[in-house]
Amino acid sequence: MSTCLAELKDIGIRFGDRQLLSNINMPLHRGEIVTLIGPNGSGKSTLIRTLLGLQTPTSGEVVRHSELRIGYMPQKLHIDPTLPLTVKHFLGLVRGVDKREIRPTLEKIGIPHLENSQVQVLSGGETQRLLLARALLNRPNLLVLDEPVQGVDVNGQVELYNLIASIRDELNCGVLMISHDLHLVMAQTDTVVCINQHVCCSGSPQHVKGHPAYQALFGVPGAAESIAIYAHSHDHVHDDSGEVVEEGHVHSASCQHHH
Ligand SMILES: Nc1ncnc2c1ncn2[C@@H]1O[C@H](COP(=O)(O)OP(=O)(O)OP(=O)(O)O)[C@@H](O)[C@H]1O
Repeated sequence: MSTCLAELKDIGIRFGDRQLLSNINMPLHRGEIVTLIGPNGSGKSTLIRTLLGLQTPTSGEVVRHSELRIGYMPQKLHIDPTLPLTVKHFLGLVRGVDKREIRPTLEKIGIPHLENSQVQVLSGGETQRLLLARALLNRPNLLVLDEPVQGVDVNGQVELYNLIASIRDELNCGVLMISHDLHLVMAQTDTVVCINQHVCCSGSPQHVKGHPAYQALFGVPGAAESIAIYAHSHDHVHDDSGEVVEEGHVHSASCQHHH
């Protein structure tokens, strides 16, 4: 069994009268990519903040391995747009950073040519790579990524997920990330944890995709395609089973009569 880097144990979080999260159990291992999925406002970021020690849980505890080193990638980069700041200087601001690591890290992330660019002019995808580079600078063994593909187009999202998986392979680090699209991230995820107040279901992406609790929250896979069939311009109609029949000959499944 690979090293357990950190574990959320029976975490509960209450804000005033509102119980946001209950009984969350989540171990994070070296070499494993865990994707957290859940509706808006379900507490994904709050759970990540709890792991980082920025949010105190109302109940339960976070157990951390003595050698745990977290590299954190926040949802967004907040920088004063009037402040001149190059990529190199931005990364140099990381506390305790060895500046010789900056260039190789940019190379690993695929943006060495942006070293002297202003951070404010970077595209969505470049900004996400910069944040990923920053998370990697202190040689983490656990990467925590809050919506790493935000603001990136679909092809760019696939590339970023592939990059995250190759970083995991190279460093054998653990990865915890939030995603809004299980299908895009499926190939690169070992374990999915679906939360909505509590852990609704968890396991392999295939298992979670087929789980009724996941489907109740995110819809049944393929439903969108079947809606598309009914949205096209009709010169025919469908019976209850979806078969095409001539117009005027539609009967419900319970219809008993014959022609
Ligand atoms: N310190 C706080 N005090 C009160 N309520 C809070 C606090 N922090 C978060 N919340 C509330 O908890 C809920 C969960 O927020 P959180 O950002 O964790 O959700 P999320 O699952 O990450 O959402 P999204 O998918 O929209 O990013 C929100 O309704 C938020 O307003």
